[in-house]
Amino acid sequence: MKEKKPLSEQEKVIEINGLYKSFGNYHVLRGVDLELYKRENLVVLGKSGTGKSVLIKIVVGLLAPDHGDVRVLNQHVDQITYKELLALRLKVGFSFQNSALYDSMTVRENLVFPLIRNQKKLTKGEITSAVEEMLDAVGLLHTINQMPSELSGGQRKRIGIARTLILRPEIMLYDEPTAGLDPITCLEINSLINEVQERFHTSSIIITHDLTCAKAVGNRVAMLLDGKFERQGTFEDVFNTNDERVKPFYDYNFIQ
Ligand SMILES: Nc1ncnc2c1ncn2[C@@H]1O[C@H](COP(=O)(O)OP(=O)(O)OP(=O)(O)O)[C@@H](O)[C@H]1O
Repeated sequence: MKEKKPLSEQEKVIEINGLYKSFGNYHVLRGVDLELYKRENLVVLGKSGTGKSVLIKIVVGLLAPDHGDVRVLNQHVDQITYKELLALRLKVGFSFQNSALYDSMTVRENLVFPLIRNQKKLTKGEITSAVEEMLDAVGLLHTINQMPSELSGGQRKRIGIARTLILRPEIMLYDEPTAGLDPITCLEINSLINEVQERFHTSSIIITHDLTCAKAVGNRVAMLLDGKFERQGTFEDVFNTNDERVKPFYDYNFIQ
């Protein structure tokens, strides 16, 4: 599989400098510096419990940093008003690991719900075309009247992505998008993440333990080690090392 290359785009949509976060005596983030450039896919890797979710929660203002500067779309997330934070969150789509669909609603209703909650001025016709366009984009228009329980795990992931995308976020955050899926479906989700980048011009952070996914979707890769991103760059840059904290990731994913 061909590795993606970094983009030449230099406009930053997320900029994190010197970020620290502790819970009691447990120092999770210890000097995180990270940038997400416009239209790039950045893969974030790291062992379980290293603080990837904590980092994402700080980015969307669900947790406050202890120290450091966190700018998202040129706004300091810990210095803006709650109203500004809510407006900012609409520009940052979060695709949950478990897809987080409403089981009692059809696929159509799952997509209509965020639209009417957040964009109250749309007409019925506009809502219908937005829902159909987004389902078509993820290749699942034919499931529009089905219930989530009637869909496969891969289809639920796609609907979850469509539901996040329907608000047209500038930034997408994918939390372990291929977790629990078979290899073929993983490849389909990887393609979808790349299609979303191309078609909707999103900038994305993809948290994953799946290095095939990392290689397929990431323009850059950043590995969280001991509370900071010590290794960042292309897939090759990050894994071309004998660092014993890094090698097992590679060896486990690509049996040598
Ligand atoms: N609100 C909180 N209060 C106390 N400790 C917390 C809180 N949130 C996270 N932690 C701790 O911070 C550490 C990092 O958690 P986090 O969920 O960010 O890990 P992760 O890298 O996302 O792991 P995984 O890959 O398993 O999802 C964990 O030890 C967790 O217990």
